[in-house]
Amino acid sequence: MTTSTKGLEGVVASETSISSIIDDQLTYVGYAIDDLAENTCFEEVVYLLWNLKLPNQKELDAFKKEIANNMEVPEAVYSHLKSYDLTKVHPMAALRTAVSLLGLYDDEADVMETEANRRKALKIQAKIATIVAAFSRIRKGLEPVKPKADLSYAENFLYMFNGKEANEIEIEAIDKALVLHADHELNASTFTARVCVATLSDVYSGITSAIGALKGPLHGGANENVMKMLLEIGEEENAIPYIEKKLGNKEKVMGMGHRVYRNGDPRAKHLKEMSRQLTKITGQEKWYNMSVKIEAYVKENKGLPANVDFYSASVYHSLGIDYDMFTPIFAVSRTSGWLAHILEQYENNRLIRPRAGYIGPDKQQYIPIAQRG
Ligand SMILES: CC(=O)SCCNC(=O)CCNC(=O)[C@H](O)C(C)(C)COP(=O)(O)OP(=O)(O)OC[C@H]1O[C@@H](n2cnc3c(N)ncnc32)[C@H](O)[C@@H]1OP(=O)(O)O
Ligand SMILES: O=C([O-])CC(=O)C(=O)O
Repeated sequence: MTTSTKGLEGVVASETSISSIIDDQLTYVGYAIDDLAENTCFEEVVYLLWNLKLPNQKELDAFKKEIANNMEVPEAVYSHLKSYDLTKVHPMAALRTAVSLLGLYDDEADVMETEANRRKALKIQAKIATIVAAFSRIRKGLEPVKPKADLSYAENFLYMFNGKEANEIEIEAIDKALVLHADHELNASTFTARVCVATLSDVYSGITSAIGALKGPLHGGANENVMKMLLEIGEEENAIPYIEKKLGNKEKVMGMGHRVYRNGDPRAKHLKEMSRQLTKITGQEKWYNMSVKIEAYVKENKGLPANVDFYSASVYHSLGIDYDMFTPIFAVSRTSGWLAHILEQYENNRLIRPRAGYIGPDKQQYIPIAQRG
């Protein structure tokens, strides 16, 4: 057997038509992320990822309506979230369980026909925003807010999250963040989803496993840790000494570095600009200024660029969102990519089952338990 590549670096493990990273440029179905970030809304991108073509206005309107009409979740999801102490669990753990629970209330959960899988995709995408918003409210002792059928996805999410309709700046920021996080080739959580459903397991299982993979701090969980770090640094003048010490201790700076991008993550500049604008509006420019200093220092001293998680932290913080909700928001967006990859995997499936190079002891003599010391 050939030797393994640690972390499968550089290994092409699947083919996809959904998104690509070539020469540090990200595209969704061949459209540059910069164009999509500047011009599209989230539903347009979801349509693109699931249909491999952009919708016309009529198709987009119908799709938006269909999503909004499917956002309500079964009462059992609210009762479940109210049944345990949400202040003691990570929101990603609660989300993982709630999405799994959702599958128990879907009669089609195990129907594997293409149309049934597409209907499930729509239901999951629609409902995941409702679950995240409900979690955030219930743990604060607030009643969850039901979605409104006439709002866009970003509007509805903020409305259910805050209990009031959001302003234009907030909607634009969340919509753009959702577009930027929607898909990213064969990242760890998408790979997890594909491995899961390649056994011909169901869509809910695929999304539940993907949420588990996104939760980790080396992946989606980094955004929460970036904000924790900024809060710990506290003031701009502490930033560089703090980072020097961290690097000196061989600790990682969250939100920096990437397995694929070498010269920079093309999504980061959009979030950076949003962070600049939003922190100005809130009068909390220090989060942006601090982030800029850290980015420059880590780039110069370690050659590592900022990734998508770095500036999203100060963007979400400026919108008044608790830092442990950052990764669930990432999940709300990335669900669209996971679902696209799940549908693609089903279309041309083969079990994903690589090999492991065995490095354990060999030719061991079995000793009956009574004779073991
Ligand atoms: C949405 C996303 O998932 S984007 C990524 C989010 N994750 C983070 O921001 C966490 C911080 N970054 C990292 O841990 C890494 O850069 C990853 C996980 C993103 C990519 O990791 P890999 O390609 O596996 O690189 P790996 O972890 O092997 O690091 C290679 C070297 O760079 C160093 N390095 C990588 N990232 C960082 C970092 N953020 N801070 C400090 N050093 C780092 C490692 O310590 C290692 O150094 P060494 O060779 O001296 O031991
Ligand atoms: O692609 C990766 O490894 C991680 C990432 O940036 C993402 O999932 O958005």
